[in-house]
Amino acid sequence: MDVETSAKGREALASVPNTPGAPKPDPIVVGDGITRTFGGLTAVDVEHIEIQRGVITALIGPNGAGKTTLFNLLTGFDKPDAGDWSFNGNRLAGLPAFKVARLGMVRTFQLTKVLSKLTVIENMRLGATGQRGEHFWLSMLPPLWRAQEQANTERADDLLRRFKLDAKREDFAGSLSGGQRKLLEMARALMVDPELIMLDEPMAGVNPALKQSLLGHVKSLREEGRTVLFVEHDMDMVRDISDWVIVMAQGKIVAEGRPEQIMADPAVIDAYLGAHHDADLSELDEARIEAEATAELDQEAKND
Ligand SMILES: Nc1ncnc2c1ncn2[C@@H]1O[C@H](COP(=O)(O)OP(=O)(O)OP(=O)(O)O)[C@@H](O)[C@H]1O
Repeated sequence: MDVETSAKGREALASVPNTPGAPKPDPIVVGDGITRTFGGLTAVDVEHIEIQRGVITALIGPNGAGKTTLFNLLTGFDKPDAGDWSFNGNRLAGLPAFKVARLGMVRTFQLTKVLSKLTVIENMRLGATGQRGEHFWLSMLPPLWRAQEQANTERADDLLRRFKLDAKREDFAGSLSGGQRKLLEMARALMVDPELIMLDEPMAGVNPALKQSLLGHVKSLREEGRTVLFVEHDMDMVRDISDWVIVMAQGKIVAEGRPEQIMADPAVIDAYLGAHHDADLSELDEARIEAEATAELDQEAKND
């Protein structure tokens, strides 16, 4: 993993067509026919998806588009109705999340899953074994880890310094701010030295002061040659750091491309706003708006 890998990855995307499910020159993830329904609702219906290695890909789309469900499926936190996908050529369908993590593909959560009653350093040590349920972690607390503990602690301390959380080392994770929890979750995910890190809404609940530092951390993951896939509603972040953008709506991939192209695509703007907002106002609309404005002004005048 090095800087060269990521520069090459971005260069390679220059020749990728802007079509949903477009093949990539060096995909780290390839998925086919992935569907997930909840009762009568089809949450995910992805015909084909490829994620290019060594770059930052943003997954965007309106609320309920199926982004988190797709994350859950790819990382073994949920099971699809149908579908097949691979990571580095290894088929993953059916593998539990902790095995997926050990293969080098980890994710963070929209609502962070740091364990609030454990300290920051304890949370980090737990990250070393991949991702399992909270009860599993608690059941294997001290005895089983001792052998690996020192190496893990050193790695954890390095990461805490990098994420500027070293001063919080002994604090309960529950006392951290929303942004610090996001940083802790990212740092914890790096304990297994993943090749692909998937971030679910890394900016949600993060105050403006921490946003810049979080952006810097995500960019540095790419500089190390890691692949980043993130779900985000914050369009400034998408524009600022992504090399490629995939758009989902109603479970499907509806567009893909470089950020500047995607942001200017009327189909994407429609998917978000659900309306042709750029259409000219009809005379009727104008008359209606004018009438409403006049009525409001009248009302204000009466209240004065
Ligand atoms: N466990 C579940 N049971 C029933 N319906 C679900 C479940 N999980 C997700 N859904 C539904 O599936 C659809 C896709 O949801 P999902 O959370 O994947 O969307 P999203 O694109 O991540 O949205 P957001 O941007 O709001 O996080 C939604 O209609 C949601 O209500």
